[in-house]
Amino acid sequence: MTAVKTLGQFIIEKQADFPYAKGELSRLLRDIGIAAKIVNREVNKAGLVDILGDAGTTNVQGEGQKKLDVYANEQFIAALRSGGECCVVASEENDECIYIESEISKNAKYIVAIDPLDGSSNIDVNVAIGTIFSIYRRQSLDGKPLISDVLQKGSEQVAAGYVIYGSSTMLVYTTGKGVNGFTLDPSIGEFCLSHPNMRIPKEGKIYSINEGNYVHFPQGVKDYIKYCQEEDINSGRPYTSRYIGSMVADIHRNLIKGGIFLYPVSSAYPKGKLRLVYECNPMAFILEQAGGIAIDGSNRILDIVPDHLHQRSAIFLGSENMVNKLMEFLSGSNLMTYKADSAISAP
Ligand SMILES: O=P(O)(O)OC[C@H]1O[C@](O)(COP(=O)(O)O)[C@@H](O)[C@@H]1O
Repeated sequence: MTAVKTLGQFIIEKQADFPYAKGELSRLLRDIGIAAKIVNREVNKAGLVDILGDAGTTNVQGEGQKKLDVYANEQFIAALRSGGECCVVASEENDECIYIESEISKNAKYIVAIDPLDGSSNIDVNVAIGTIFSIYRRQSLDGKPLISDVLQKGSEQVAAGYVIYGSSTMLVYTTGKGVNGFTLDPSIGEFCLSHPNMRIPKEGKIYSINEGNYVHFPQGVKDYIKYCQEEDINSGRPYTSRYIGSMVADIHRNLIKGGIFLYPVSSAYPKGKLRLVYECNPMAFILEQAGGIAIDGSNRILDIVPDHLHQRSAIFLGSENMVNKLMEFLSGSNLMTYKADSAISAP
């Protein structure tokens, strides 16, 4: 009988990987884990309590906020405020950054960017939704943190993760030393290590894209979708189309089974729909750490320097061979290829 390893135990154990660590990041990850459990409790009973439906407010993106969006946002911000390790929260649900100037947080050195509830179109219909978080170390030395502390490029992340509220609730995260997944055991109220050292298969048979926008996609994306749908026994095509409409759920499935997730630019979203700072960057860091690739069509997502908090980006991420095949269609020739865990290399 192997003993379960809880998230708390694992975090403390892994602290040894960072010789100079004083436990601040560990405590911050603990705080996020606690808030995730509280949100999970409301998600699980969403149909029973008055937490479904619209909150009657809109966020900075002009999107209608769901009650659960607002609730999750409040829970994560409260946990980050009371934990004392976070000095700035950048949330999808708040126009501006939240600077935490309380006594216990005055020396806090971490910035948290968060999408408190991802997949809001699925909240009211009991389909898997998630939370996405990204952690940076502040660069400015003292005084009030600067916006430049928040707008760091994704490769500067010290940790990133997501929570998926699905048939079971899982927390998956990386601190730059691989990816590990923990399943919430409601009977003991603990996230328990269930998916150690997650790796995305180099090859996959699943493509995830909202084909309802097909007519608005760039030609290279249309050609790649056609390639996925063509019959070819050797490469196992046609591939399977799977699209939940919750980024966390679509990418979690592909991380386990192999696959590619695509959200390109389109006429509705000329710069892409998904937000660079608290959706694309954390998911790209996790995928790269699991052996996958994440690009915006011409750049490595983690190399993009954000210029504003709610900046949008196109994103294509998943199994190495599938993203490289997509690149052939996007660049129209085999100019560039990507090797997982390495920078762009000209052949
Ligand atoms: O409905 P669409 O246009 O396919 O968009 C779905 C995408 O938008 C999102 O719902 C955006 O996230 P939010 O719900 O946090 O706004 C992603 O989770 C998902 O991948």
